[in-house]
Order: sequence, then structure tokens, then C-alpha cells
Amino acid sequence: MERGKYIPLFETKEAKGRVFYRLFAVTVFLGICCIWAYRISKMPRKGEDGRWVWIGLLGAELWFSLYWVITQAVRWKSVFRCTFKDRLSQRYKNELPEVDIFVCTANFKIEPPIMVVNTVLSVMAYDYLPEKLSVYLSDDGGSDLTFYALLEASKFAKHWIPYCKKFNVEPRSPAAYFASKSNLDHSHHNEVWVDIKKLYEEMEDRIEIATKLGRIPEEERFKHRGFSQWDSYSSQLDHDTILQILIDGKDPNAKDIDGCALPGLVYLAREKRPQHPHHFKAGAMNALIRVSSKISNGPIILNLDCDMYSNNSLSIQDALCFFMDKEKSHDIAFVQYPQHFGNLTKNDIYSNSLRVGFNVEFHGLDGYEGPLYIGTGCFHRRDALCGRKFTKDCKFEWKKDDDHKTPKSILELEEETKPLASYTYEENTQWGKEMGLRYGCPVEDVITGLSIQCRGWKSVYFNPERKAFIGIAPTTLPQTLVQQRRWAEGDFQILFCKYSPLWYAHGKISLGLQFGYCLYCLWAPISLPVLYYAIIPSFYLLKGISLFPQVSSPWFLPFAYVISTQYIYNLAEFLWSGGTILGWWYEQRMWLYKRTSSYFFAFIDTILKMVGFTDSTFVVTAKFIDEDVLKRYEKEIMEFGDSSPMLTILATLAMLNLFCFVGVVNKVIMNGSIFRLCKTMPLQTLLCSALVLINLPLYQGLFLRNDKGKLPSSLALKSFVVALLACTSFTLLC
Ligand SMILES: O=c1ccn([C@@H]2O[C@H](COP(=O)(O)OP(=O)(O)O[C@H]3O[C@H](CO)[C@@H](O)[C@H](O)[C@H]3O)[C@@H](O)[C@H]2O)c(=O)[nH]1
Ligand SMILES: [Mn+2]
Repeated sequence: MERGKYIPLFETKEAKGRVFYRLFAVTVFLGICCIWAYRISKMPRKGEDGRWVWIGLLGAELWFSLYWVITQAVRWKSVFRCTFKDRLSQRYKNELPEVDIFVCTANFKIEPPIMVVNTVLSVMAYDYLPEKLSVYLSDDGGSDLTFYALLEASKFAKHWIPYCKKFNVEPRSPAAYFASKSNLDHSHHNEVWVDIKKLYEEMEDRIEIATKLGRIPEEERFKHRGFSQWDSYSSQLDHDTILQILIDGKDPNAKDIDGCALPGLVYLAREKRPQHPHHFKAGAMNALIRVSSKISNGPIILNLDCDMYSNNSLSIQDALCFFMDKEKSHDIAFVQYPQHFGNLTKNDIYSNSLRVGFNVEFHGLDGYEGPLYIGTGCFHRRDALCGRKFTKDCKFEWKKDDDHKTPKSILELEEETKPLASYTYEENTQWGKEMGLRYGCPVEDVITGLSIQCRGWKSVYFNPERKAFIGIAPTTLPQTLVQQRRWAEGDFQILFCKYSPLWYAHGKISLGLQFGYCLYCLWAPISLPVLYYAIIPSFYLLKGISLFPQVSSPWFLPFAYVISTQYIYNLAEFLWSGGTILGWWYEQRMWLYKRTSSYFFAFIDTILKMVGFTDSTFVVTAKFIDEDVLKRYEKEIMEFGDSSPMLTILATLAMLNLFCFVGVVNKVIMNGSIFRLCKTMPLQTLLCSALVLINLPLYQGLFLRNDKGKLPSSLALKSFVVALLACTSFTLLC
């Protein structure tokens, strides 16, 4: 390749068919305007019955419309990216930058150590110069079991990495590799394969036995000095910094069985004290940023959750194409990959795949200054993450002036580095404010990404054919709802924080991206109009009062047009993103459930937090479940299983709609014709029936099931009584 001539390392293509989409969106918008016109012109006058209900409906419809406009922003200007990895390696050969990989884990009980080390092994085996790769595991659980697992993994890596490279295997998480059918069928069923599998299984056994027993074999304890650091350990929330360099990447003797260099491997449990807030994952990440700066100081950082293993051994090269292009890279701060999940059922019963988000919306965000940072599967430029502003003369030289000139012993290096992970280190500094990940928000990732973009940087969304990372999605309804609640709460808080996409970001990022952020930041308040729509029209249906136009009225047309096109378009988008029809139906259900429970509670939580009543926490999502639950999950039977307030709301709403529906059916049987009902109150009838239909699994969970995943009978009784009371008092009083 000719030196000096500019050859791009990546390409950005605009989505096709934008013009058609925009025309379509305009017609829908006209329909929406007609709906407003209907609401305003037909509003009962002051003193007339039903005025407040109409005002409520108008409010809800205005909210929906505003939100619809926002969803258009992320469909308006979509782009797609592709990279040229071969050019990258030709151009830079051995001058590629060092890359530091951060894996976070928090609790060995719900994030099993064997899963964590599989993630670690998958990234250690990246097809990248091992001398330029360092892997850091942050263990917020401060568990010697996790440390033991990592120690085992550091030994196994000496066999695993050369094996992966020799046979060019994918994926490089051993568990995923041995479980994958394609690798079973036509893999090199030779001795090497059998040997490596045996080695893995032995390691797996040792780790799992230790995890089950809750302690490490006594003899292992003496073998490695690292365990002595637990001598002063009192609890997960009260211990000194534990730092252990398991493989020193700089050590010429750190070699795999083939004599090739190994990537660095470091275990860190930052110091924690009960009175001192540790700021959850953000705190862990900031400690890692500082600790790694002393040890390897790679200018590029990859951040992964402990369940997200690498599924593509060339992802680093892909990401570097975005960071190392001579002309287009200077302002790129991070490259975000989508999250994929390996444990979804065929129709994705809890709608966890976030299909449309990753296949449509994120491409839309990428058309502006780029996607949000979503905490995992994201490559960062260290400088940008540490608070640097982007200015026109930010040009990067990737060659590093080596500041570790005098080689130190591991012990010295560890002792020098430890203070960086102490909780006092951050006192009176900008960490958590202007440096590193932001504190105080349950979605530390999104707010951090926003603050980076507000400092003039851009980001890139890269969604390659072969999935780069695969993680674990929640497998029960309560887990999904809790996760969604944390996200909705965090995103809503961003709206009021210093970096609010509404005011602070104005002028710093484009209007389109401001809208893009609002798409997520407004999840919590959208719960209110959804709740309104899920209750009021059904009540009025029961009473026989119409709130929407009749079929014969011309006003019916805009409603019919907007509703039908939106659902058809939504279905098409879902199928196009790789979903199934049943999966779409499940998504409609989860759409409703998230809004009426998670988002609603997130709304309340945020308000309470603002008044100073509560503080947000981070409920870590469980990454494994027991056999019984797993069986139901695989059969796509909804798992309720507890009686949290969120499930109580869902059950009560479902019962309420059932009563209204039964009440109406009863009336029709007694004295009316179904035909007349559909003519006079078509939309209310449709809405109420759809709500009943979508809630079928809930009724089953309340009354028909006997397994452990059903709803508790106390909750069934509660929701039954509350809904009945609500319906009767409404019909009698209003
Ligand atoms: O005190 C804590 C709590 C969590 N974690 C780690 O943070 C990651 C994410 O936690 P998880 O319970 O899996 O949450 P999810 O909802 O699946 O995570 C998504 O949403 C989070 C923000 O809400 C982001 O931090 C994550 O990166 C993103 O994947 C996991 O690796 C945890 O081990 C910590 O290191 N320390
Ligand atoms: Mn997770």
C-alpha cells in the first residue's frame, strides 16, 4: 500500500428508502392532527358530563403524539457502517495500540464464577497481539471464589489461547464453544479436541465444586500468595483493596504452551467500606481505569459485563478501524456494539432481545452524533472517557512513549497501584463528575455517554453480521421488570440532571440526538397515558359511554388509519429485524407490562428521590436459574412467582379489564346486539378485548396454574377484590 495516500478504514452508508418512509410518516402525522382536532372540537363544554375524561384523553393522546414524533427522529436518518480490517493490518502492522479490557462482576451467587471466567477467556483469546492486550476483572463481590476461578482460568488460558489460534475456532468462550452444535458436528474430533475439552471440564469441575461448597480447597490456598489478601477481609462491603496481577503481560517468561506471549490478566476488588458509597458499576469502572493506567495504560478500553463473552475474535480490529482512520476518526470517542443474548427462547417471551432498538433505532441515532453508551460491548478512547474535551486539534498518535521504562517487580507494581483503588483516592477529585463514569445514576453508562458527546465527541454504532458479543438476558417476568425499572428510572433521572438532553445538551449535540435521548429518558412518564388508556376507556365501555368516534363518523378514519398503519408498520419492522409473529405478540404484551409496572414505578421512584425520600440502588440481574424455572422458560410459559407491587398492578389491571369485558358481554347477551356495540363503540370494544386477550397468561397464572411460577393466591385475591371494587364503585358513582 502506498504510504501517505488516504485510504478509508470504514464506510458509512445511508439507509435506503428514506424518502418513502418520510412521506409515510407525514401522512401519519396528518392523521394524528385530525385526532387532536376531533378531541378538541368534540370536547364537552364546561359543566357538561365527561369533560374531564376528555381532557385526560386529549392529554394522553398529546403525549403519545409527542412520543411518536420522537420515535420518528430515530428513523429519519439511519446509517449503516462497514469496516476494512485488512487495510488496518496492512497499514499499521505491529503498530496497533494496546487495548485494555474491563470485565465487571458483582456477586458470585448470581453471577457464577465459571461464567465470569468464560467471558475472560473469550477476550484473552482475541486474535490480537497478546503483548498489546490486558484483561482486568473487577470483582465487586470481593470473593475469593471468583479469584480462585480466575486463577484456574489463567492456567487454562495457556492451553486454550494457542488452541483457539491454531484451529481458528469461534466462539472463544470455552463453554459456548463446546456447547455449540456446529463445533460438535464437524469439529476436529481429534486428540487435541478431546484433550482440551477434558482440561476445560476438569477446570469447570474444580470451580463449580468450590462454588457449591462456598470455599476453596485448602491446598490451593497455600499455593498462591494471592489468597493471603483475604486475611483482613471482613465482608463484601468492608475490605481492603485486593489486587493481583495473575499474568504480567510485560514479563518475557509469561508464555503459553507454544511459547507465545500471553495477554496480561489482573484481578481487582477495590476497597470498600460500609459508610462509604461505592457507586456500583461506575465506581468499579473508575477504579479499573486508574489501576490499568498504571499497569498497561492502553489507549483503547473495552468494557464488558461479566456475562458478555466475545463471539468474534476480530472485534478489536473492527473497532480500531473506527479509531484509526486518518481523516474520520479524530472525534470518535466510543464504538458501541449491540447486545445479543444467547439464552432467548424462539419467540423471546419477555421481549428481551431489544430487536427493534438494535436493528432500527440505534442505526437512527448513529445518523446523528452516534448511539448511547450502553455499558457493555463498548470500546472507548481512554482520553475521552477520562474527561478530555474534543477540540479541532485533537490528533492522536498511537505510538506510545513507554513510561514503564524501569521494569518493576509484580509486587512493587501491585503495591504502587493499590492506593488508586482505595475509596479515599476519589475524595476532592473530579472522578465520578467530570472524569470517568458518572456517579449517582442507575444507568451510569447512558449518562456517561451523553456527557462525552456533550464535550464534542461522537460515537459509532457497529452492528456486524457475526455477533460480536453474546450475553444473558433475564429469564423471568419479575427479573425483566426489575431491570426495566432500573433503566427507566436512570434514564428519567438524566432528564433532570446536569447533562439533561433537554437543556444542557442543547447546542452541544444535534436536535436529532436530543430527541434520541428523549426516546429513552421519557420511558417513565409514558406510563401515565398508557395507564389511563388501559383503564378509563374500559370503564366507560362498561357504562356504555362512547369516548371515540363511531364507525359511521368521518372522524373514525384518522383513528383507523393511524392505529392500523402503526401496528402494521411496527409488525413489519419487527419481522424485518428477525422476529417472529408470535414474538411480536409477546412484545406487545411486554410493551404493556413494562409501561404499566416498571416505568410507572420508575416514575414514582424518581419523584420520591427528587423529594429526598429514597436513594437509587442497583439490583444486579441474576444470570442463572434453577431447573424447574428453566423448564418453563424453555416452554415459553410466563414465570411470575412472586407478589411484588409491580405484579400486583399488572394483575389488578388485567382483572379490571376482564370485569369490564365480562360486563359488556353480559349486556350484549341480555339486551343488545354485538353488531350495535361494534358500530357505536368500535375502538373501546377493540381496546378492551385486546387487553383481555393479551392478558390471557396472567389469568392462567392467577387461577389455572399449579406450578411454582404462578401468581400467589393472596395476590389473586387482592387483585380480584380491588378490581371488583373499582368496577362497582365506578358504575354506581360515576
Ligand atoms: O455494584 C455493582 C453492580 C453491578 N456491577 C456489574 O454491572 C454489570 C451489569 O449488571 P447487570 O445486573 O447485568 O445489569 P443489566 O441491566 O444487565 O446491565 C445493563 O444496564 C446497566 C445499567 O443499568 C449497565 O451497567 C450494564 O452495562 C448494561 O449491560 C454486571 O457485570 C455487574 O457485575 C458491578 O460491577 N458492580
Ligand atoms: Mn446483564
